[in-house]
Amino acid sequence: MDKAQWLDELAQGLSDHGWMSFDITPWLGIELLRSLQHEIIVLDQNNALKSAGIGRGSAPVRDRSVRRDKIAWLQGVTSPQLALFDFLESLRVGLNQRLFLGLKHFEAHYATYHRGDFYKAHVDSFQGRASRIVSLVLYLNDHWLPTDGGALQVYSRENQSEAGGLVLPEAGRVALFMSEEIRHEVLEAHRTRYSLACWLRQDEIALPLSALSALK
Ligand SMILES: O=C(O)CCC(=O)C(=O)O
Ligand SMILES: [Fe+2]
Repeated sequence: MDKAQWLDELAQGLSDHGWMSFDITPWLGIELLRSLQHEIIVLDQNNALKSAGIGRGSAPVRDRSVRRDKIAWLQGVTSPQLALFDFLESLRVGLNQRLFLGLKHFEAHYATYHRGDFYKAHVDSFQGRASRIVSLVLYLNDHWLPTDGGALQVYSRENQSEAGGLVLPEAGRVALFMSEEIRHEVLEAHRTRYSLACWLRQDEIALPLSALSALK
């Protein structure tokens, strides 16, 4: 299969079911996967990931009953991040060509869920702001077992309370889904769980309100 055919499959999966899961290793390459894995482990060891908020703007709410992951936004400064950004750009263009989503850019963050951490069921777009259109989560863990917890529970597009599938966060596995349509949840992890979450967006990144008032 060449990359165009692969992109056809992704577009088909997104329009038929709203989500899909697959192994991205053949497209990303094992070396890039290992480099990204290495980056997040080092960031975690250096306490460089911070508690994630809910919503965006000047004061994202940090509610530990909803989500407990720690995150670090990718700045695209290291060579693995640049290589990943190249890949995400080709995905953005490929999906636009096939699904006419008007995706303008992407953002990505590393996330660590330590033992006991979870993210309750949610959709990925902020209320009143249709900005995140496609979500892609890349997992970075070796030898993940079902008993390690931490699976991504995906709910069905047609019935948001019906389970649609379970994705184990094994290195190279990806969950790809429509940000607004697919409800999903990270089940409690029983060991440290590394991942990289990306969003393809229609808008430009909005400035926080406080920054806008400074522009007046
Ligand atoms: O890590 C995952 O499997 C999903 C994370 C997630 O839902 C999010 O960051 O919005
Ligand atoms: Fe999410």
